[in-house]
This record gives sequence, structure tokens and C-alpha cells, in this order.
Amino acid sequence: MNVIQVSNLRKEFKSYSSRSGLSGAFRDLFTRNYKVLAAVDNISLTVKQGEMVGYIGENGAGKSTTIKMLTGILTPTDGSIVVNGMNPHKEREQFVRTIGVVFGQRSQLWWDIAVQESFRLLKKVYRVSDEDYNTHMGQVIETLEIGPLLDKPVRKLSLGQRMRCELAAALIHNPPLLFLDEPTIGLDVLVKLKIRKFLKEINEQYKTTIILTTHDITDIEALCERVVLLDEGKIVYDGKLNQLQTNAVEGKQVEFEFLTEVLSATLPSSPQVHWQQKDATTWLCAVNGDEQAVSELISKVVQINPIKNVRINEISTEEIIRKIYEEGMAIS
Ligand SMILES: Nc1ncnc2c1ncn2[C@@H]1O[C@H](COP(=O)(O)OP(=O)(O)OP(=O)(O)O)[C@@H](O)[C@H]1O
Repeated sequence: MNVIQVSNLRKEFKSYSSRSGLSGAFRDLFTRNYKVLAAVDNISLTVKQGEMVGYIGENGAGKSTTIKMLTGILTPTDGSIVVNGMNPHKEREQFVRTIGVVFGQRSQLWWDIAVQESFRLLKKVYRVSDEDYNTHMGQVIETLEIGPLLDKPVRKLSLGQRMRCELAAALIHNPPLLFLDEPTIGLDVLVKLKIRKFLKEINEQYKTTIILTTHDITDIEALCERVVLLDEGKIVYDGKLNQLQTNAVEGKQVEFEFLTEVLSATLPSSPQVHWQQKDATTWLCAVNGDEQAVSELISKVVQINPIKNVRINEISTEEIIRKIYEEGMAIS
């Protein structure tokens, strides 16, 4: 079953520019110059129940704008959206009962009241029965280890404590679909791990569909089999995370630590290798090829330059993504 069905979705914003000087300001009063920017540029996408999808892209790629349209906060300029069988904007009241949203930068908890009072208010808003609340939230509170925080006002919580409470608040009505926008921003590793473990559990237990927007690729690696990569409002990749690795760069990175300083002219060059200096005596070489190519490279290098150490690294997802953005490599 498709939980999200989006076709040719587009959102344009007008960006106004001011003319210079006093006369310019006066003219601006009557006519303004503007440019139209397609923040989301005709994207199509379907997400099935139970999927955990990483929605990623550089700053300004259009991620938040998409999430805002999918959650009914913004209306599209063009295209169609069906989420949980509804039009998010038109059927907003009924729709919000079927989703949970966590924006890492914003809070849905009331700042001055105790966490449990916020939970109680949200329980009323979502019309959750006492029975459902007690069974479901009992478990959520336990897993996220927020029991001792419930009687504290939100303003007294640390960021990590607040984020765990935010997540619990988004799940009060046990929604089948959860949107998480930078949920682990600024959190320490232990809290991050706790949140990831919890998300995996609810995904397994309730088949909750999760759309995760983050700049932290380790979150994506830990949780999402599928990634959707956005660049300037367009989807440049939609598929398995491990496939992205295979498609984008087949190869390894070899790190050579030499005994003395080495000049680039003495390093073997070919279209399959790309050298990058790390410091005076260390060079990184991206090899586009198999194990044979890597061992040939190492043997050529050691014949010319004495080495202190050599290390073979997998190319990280982060590097792959950076490469796609830098080189505009569209893969599908
Ligand atoms: N209300 C708005 N009015 C005008 N332009 C906007 C508005 N909201 C977003 N934009 C522009 O649309 C583009 C996409 O913005 P969006 O916030 O969706 O990016 P993002 O991928 O979420 O970025 P980030 O990772 O920085 O949060 C940007 O160029 C942004 O300046």
C-alpha cells in the first residue's frame, strides 16, 4: 500500500529584490522586481507502508519545502499529493491525526508546563483513549527513558532530553506515518543511538513509515535502506543506499603515508586514479577499479617512493554524496 503518492509536485517562491537608492525605494512601492524560484521542481515519489526513507540534500535543496507540502503546511504550486489516502492541505483536520511530525529546530511542547501536561493536552487534541494512551505511551516513555523528565517544565530540559520528549509527543496518537526533520541535530552519540534504536523498534512493531530528513549521513546509514537525494529541487537519486554506493563509485581509497615528502609528479597517473594530498607526507588515491587495480597501484607506488604505511579505505557514503553534488552525477 502506498502511504505517500506524489506526482509532478512543484513549489515556486517569488524572491523580491530591492532597487538601490531613494528613487529605487520609491519605485519599489509601486512595482517590485522579483524572480521565481522552483524550490521543489516537479518531483514524483511513492512511499510504501513500513518504509524508512532518508530524504537528503544540501542546504536549500528543497527538503523542508517538500515536507511542508506533504504535511499540509504549504500548498503546492502544481502537481498532486496523496498522503494516507488524503490531500494533506484540503483535509487538514482529519489528516493531522494520521501523521506525527518532529522538526528538530522547533518544539511542539509547551515551554513552561511540565512535559506530562503537554502530553495530556496532545492526548485530548488527538482524542486518544485512556487505555490506548496508557499501553502505548507507557512503552514509549520507557524505551526513550523519559520517565524522570515528565514532571519537569520543557525549558529546564537539555536538548537531548527535549528531543526524546518531542519524539514521544509526536507519537501520542501512534501515527502510521512519521516525518522527522533533523531529529538528532546537536545531540550526543548516546542520545542519537537511543533515538535510532527506538525508531527501529516502532518501525518493526507498528510498521510505522518514517521519512527522515537529515544532514547526518550516519543516521541514514543506521536507519534507511532507501534514500531520495534532492538537488536544486529535483530528485537526482531514488533507490537503495547500498546501490548508491555501487553505482556512484566502484572502488577504494588508498591512503599512502610516505617516509619523506613526495611530489605529485612521482605518483603514477591514469584516468582510473585521482590523487589528493592530505599533508606533507600523506596522499590519498581514489581508485576506480577492482582489487587488481588497487594492488597494481600499490606496487607501482612502492617501487618509486618508500612508504611508511598504507591503508585501504572504503569510500564513505558522505564522500559519494559530496561527489554527486560536486560533479552533478545523476544516477538512477
Ligand atoms: N517562504 C519562502 N519564501 C521564499 N523562498 C523560500 C521560502 N522557503 C524556502 N525558500 C527557498 O526555497 C529553497 C529550498 O528551501 P528549503 O528550506 O526547502 O531547503 P532545505 O533543503 O530544507 O534546506 P536546509 O537543509 O538548509 O534546511 C531555498 O532556496 C530557500 O531559500
